[in-house]
Amino acid sequence: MSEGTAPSAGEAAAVADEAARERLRYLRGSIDNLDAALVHLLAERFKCTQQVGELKARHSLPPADPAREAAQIERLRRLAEDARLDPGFAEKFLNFIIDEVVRHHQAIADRTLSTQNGPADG
Ligand SMILES: C=C(O[C@@H]1C=C(C(=O)O)C=C[C@H]1O)C(=O)O
Repeated sequence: MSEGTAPSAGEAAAVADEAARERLRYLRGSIDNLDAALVHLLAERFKCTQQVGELKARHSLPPADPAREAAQIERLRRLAEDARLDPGFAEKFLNFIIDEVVRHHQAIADRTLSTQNGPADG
């Protein structure tokens, strides 16, 4: 941009483009931080559910607890509404995670049973 003269349309557009690129970089930095936090939160959640799965297997409790799941979904939908997040999305997200947890619990129960019963013959 030359000194003392108004910026040309091209120069103004280039400045606006650079500002937009800087804003995009900034927002993506926050998205990356939030994605990292989500991964860490999920890892901690799975550490807890792993222990729940082992406890259930030791005490012959069923891998899934539909009443508990229904209460969690109800609660999460309310929290989502308060946070202006789509409650349908919150429900789908929680169901996705719970399905994976129940699969793990089933696998732990199967492993525990086969250990208690010893290796199958043949
Ligand atoms: C973790 C549990 O096991 C299952 C998984 C759940 C979850 O991921 O929140 C909830 C209920 C159960 O179906 C539990 O019973 O608390």
